[in-house]
Amino acid sequence: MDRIRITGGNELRGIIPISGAKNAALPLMIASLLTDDTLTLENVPHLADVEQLIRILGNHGADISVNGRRERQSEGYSRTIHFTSRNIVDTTAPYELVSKMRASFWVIGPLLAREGKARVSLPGGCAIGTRPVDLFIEALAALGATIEIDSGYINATAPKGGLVGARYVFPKVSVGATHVMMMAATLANGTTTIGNAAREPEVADLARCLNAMGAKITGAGTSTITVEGVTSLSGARHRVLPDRIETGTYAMAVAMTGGDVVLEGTNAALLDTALEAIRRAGAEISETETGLRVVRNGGGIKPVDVVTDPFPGFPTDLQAQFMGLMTKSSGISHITETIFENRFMHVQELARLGAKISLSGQTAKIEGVARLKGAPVMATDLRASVSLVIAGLVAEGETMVSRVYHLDRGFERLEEKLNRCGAKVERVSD
Ligand SMILES: CC(=O)N[C@H]1[C@@H](OP(=O)(O)OP(=O)(O)OC[C@H]2O[C@@H](n3ccc(=O)[nH]c3=O)[C@H](O)[C@@H]2O)O[C@H](CO)[C@@H](O)[C@@H]1O
Ligand SMILES: C=C(OP(=O)(O)O)C(=O)O
Repeated sequence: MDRIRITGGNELRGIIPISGAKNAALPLMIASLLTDDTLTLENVPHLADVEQLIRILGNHGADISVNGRRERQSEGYSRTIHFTSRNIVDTTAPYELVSKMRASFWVIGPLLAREGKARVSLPGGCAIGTRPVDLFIEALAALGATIEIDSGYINATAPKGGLVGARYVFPKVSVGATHVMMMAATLANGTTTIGNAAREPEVADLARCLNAMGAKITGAGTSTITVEGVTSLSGARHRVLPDRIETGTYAMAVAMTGGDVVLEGTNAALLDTALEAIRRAGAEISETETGLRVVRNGGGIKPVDVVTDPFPGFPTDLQAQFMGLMTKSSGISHITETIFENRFMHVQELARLGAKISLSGQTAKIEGVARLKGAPVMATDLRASVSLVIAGLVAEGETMVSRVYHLDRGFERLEEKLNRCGAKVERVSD
C-alpha cells in the first residue's frame, strides 16, 4: 500500500494549477444518466472517486470515453470525458459499488426519473459520522415516489405517469439531497419548488449543466430552487468548476509554510469565508488574472476561531486542514464542527506530530506550538489526510502518511503540485 513521505521545512513558491472540483464532477457525471444523448464534461479531475463512478455508470449502461479515446488514462491535469447512456441496462446500484463511494447513491434520482424505478444500496462507510439518507427519501417521496427499504437497499418506484412536481422544504440543508431532488425534478410532471436548498457552488454548477441539457431550473445557488419539469433532456458540453476545497487546502499549505504561490484557474468567490479565515491567520491573498495569489513572508501564524457551516459558511471539507494550520499558530484557537458529528479523526494523528489539541463535544481547542516533529501518521479520511500533509510540510524531519488511498480520492497529483513549489513529498510503494 502506498505511503507518502514528507520532509518538512521548505517554503512553497511557484504555481499550483487547481483541478476541476471532485464534488461538482460527481453529480455532473451522474446527471448524464438523465439523457440518451452524450454529455461531455471538461476539466474532470483524475481521481479515484471519478474512476469508481465511471465503473458505476458503466454498470447502468453508460458508454464512457475519455478525451475522445476509449482508454481511461490521460497525461493532462484534467480530462474531457464523454458519457452516453443510450439505454439504461440496469436500474440497480449494487452494494459492492455503492459502498465504496457515498456520492454514487445519488444515481437514485436520475434512474427513478428516467426509468421510473431504482434499486440502490444504502451507502456504506461512516468515517466522518452516520450520514443518514432520510432527506433523500422524503424528497423523492414528495415527488410521488414509493420508497421501501429492503435488505440494505432502497427500492424506489415512480407513479405510473412518472414523478410529479411538488413543493418540498428540507428540514436540514443537504448538498446530496438537493442534487438528487433537482435532478429527479427535471423530468417530473409539473413544477417543483425546493426550499432550504443547499447553496453550494456545486449545486449551481449542476443546475447550469442541467439547463444546458434543456432543463428549466431557476434559483440554484440560493435557498429556493424552482424546477419546471420537461419531457426529456438532451446532451450538452459543460466545464466542471474549479475545486474550492483544493484551492483552500493549498492556500492553507502556503499560509503554513510561508512563501508565495499562485493558485491557477480558481477564484475567490468560491470560498470567501475560508479565504477570510486564512487572511486573519496572517497570509495575504489577492486575485490575479490567472487565479489567486497567496503570500506569507514571515509574521507567523495567528490563532483564528472558525465554525463550519453550509455554504457560504466555512466549509466542513476545509476544517481538518485549518486545524492543521492552527497547530502552529501563536496562541489558542477553537474550531467547531457543525455538519458531521465525527469529523475529528485527524486530531489524534496531528497529536503524533506534537500538536496540542483537546476536544469538547463538537469543538476542538488548539494550542499552537512552536515546533512540530515528523512521525508516522495514518490517513483516516480524505480531508483529514491532507491536514497531515499540511502539518508534515513544516514538521521537523520526516512524516510518513499511510493509507494514502484516502488522499487519492480527492487530490489530483498532490505530490507533483507541492514538489513543483519546493516541497519534499514522495510516494513510497511498499
Ligand atoms: C461528494 C460530495 O459532494 N460530498 C460533500 C457533500 O456531502 P453530502 O451531500 O453527503 O453531505 P450533506 O450535505 O448531505 O450532509 C449535511 C448534513 O446533513 C445530514 N443528512 C444528510 C442527508 C440525509 O438524508 N440526512 C441527513 O441527516 C448529514 O448527516 C450531515 O450532517 O456535502 C458535504 C457538506 O458540505 C461535504 O462535506 C461533502 O464533501
Ligand atoms: C467527505 C467527502 O466526500 P464524500 O461525501 O464522498 O464522503 C469530501 O469530499 O470531503
